[in-house]
Amino acid sequence: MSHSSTNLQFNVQPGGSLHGTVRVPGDKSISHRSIMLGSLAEGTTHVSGFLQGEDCLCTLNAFRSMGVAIDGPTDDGKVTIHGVGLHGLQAPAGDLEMGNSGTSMRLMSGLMSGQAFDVRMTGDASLSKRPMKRVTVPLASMGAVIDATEIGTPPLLVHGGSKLQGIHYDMPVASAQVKSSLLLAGLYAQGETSVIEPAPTRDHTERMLRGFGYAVKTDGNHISLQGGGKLTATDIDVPSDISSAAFFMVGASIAAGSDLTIEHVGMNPTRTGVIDILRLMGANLEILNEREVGGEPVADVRVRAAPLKGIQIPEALVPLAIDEFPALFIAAAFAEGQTVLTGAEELRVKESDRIQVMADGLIACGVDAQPTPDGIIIKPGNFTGGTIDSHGDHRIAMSFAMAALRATQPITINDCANVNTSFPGFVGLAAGAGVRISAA
Ligand SMILES: O=C(O)C1=C[C@@H](OP(=O)(O)O)[C@@H](O)[C@H](O)C1
Ligand SMILES: C=C(OP(=O)(O)O)C(=O)O
Repeated sequence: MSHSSTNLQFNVQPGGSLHGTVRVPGDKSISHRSIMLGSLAEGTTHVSGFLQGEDCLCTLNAFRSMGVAIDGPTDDGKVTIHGVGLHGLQAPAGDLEMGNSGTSMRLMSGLMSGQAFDVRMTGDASLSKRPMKRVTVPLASMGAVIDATEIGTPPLLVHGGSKLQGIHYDMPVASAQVKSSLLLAGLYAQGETSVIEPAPTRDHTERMLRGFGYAVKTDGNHISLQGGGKLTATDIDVPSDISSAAFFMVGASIAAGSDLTIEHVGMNPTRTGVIDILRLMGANLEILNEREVGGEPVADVRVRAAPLKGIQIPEALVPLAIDEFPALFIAAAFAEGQTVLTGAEELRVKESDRIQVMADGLIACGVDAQPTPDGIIIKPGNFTGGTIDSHGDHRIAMSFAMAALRATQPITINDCANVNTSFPGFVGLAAGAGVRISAA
């Protein structure tokens, strides 16, 4: 379910700084995959730290509607999944509603291609505009039969009963969702399914498949598995989402006097581009108490305010920070000197066109932001404040909420209900740490 039509408004007064210790909700990518793999495993999977955001609840409800018994989530994020095995799903009574979630739609396209029954997957207004050919085209070459609109957007009708054949696919886009969709279809395919990534992307699917006892080979940028195996239930401790932590990293970096510790943050090296980019800009981030939790590296991140400088963002870091650019653009708006981003055209096909929507918001606040086809040029200036249209994009809304820490005027952000897709409790947590935010 998505509330994108509800015009929840954030009102953020200027000034303040961030202090204390916060723990942001569980990782969205890992939470989705815990439900998918737990449902298809043999045995009972216990998940803790599950993200109770609307996106992951769409995935959870989809598997429930296909006959998987799932207990929870409890208030503290515990979910128990009674797996039905790779061939134990049942046809759902109605459509699978994927809400705002690209991850659900794209990963499930692969999984559903291997089932014996037909499934129709729908999305909200934003998801209904997002490109699906990036998965439907390679899945079709594996033998899947998927109907989409003429331009390749949802709803998707995935036909059951296809005999899938493993393929070797040279991915044109660096996308973890495409990689994952093909690997998940590969569980049902004959022979080997292998992908080559043009650049490293988040590797949670590979790590978690291995955690469920499924052999996945990684050889540089080449990832492969053999169809016909089985998944064995396991326990999953979901770390906090570094993509949610990023708002606080930026907020504490830009707001003078801040000293904030963000606990239990997932530090998977395919996700830490935001830390590398902020450090290149001069941020003061200290990584403490590094440990491993359920196969994923985790740490506490202490952030103290520091003067930031504008940089040319290295393109190799783009896929490793793909969801953090709205927050990073705010950091750039308060840096000294211009920041230039290139090689990031993928940002134009997220929940909103994140290049254009961020540029519009920055300009509304008095900053010189120039969108380019594959990035942006941000020349920091006098960040006043103003009214922002988040276009129903959670990450735009949270980024501008943090910007108010350094603005000179209030910031009003419209269309914020979708913050609940990835970060339920954001307003309370941000207010507790020092952002002067209220929601109406
Ligand atoms: O695999 C995943 O869990 C995700 C992959 C990324 O998308 P792309 O694969 O489109 O880059 C990211 O933007 C999204 O929030 C989550
Ligand atoms: C792009 C995102 O998610 P999804 O693709 O799952 O909608 C995101 O959370 O920033």
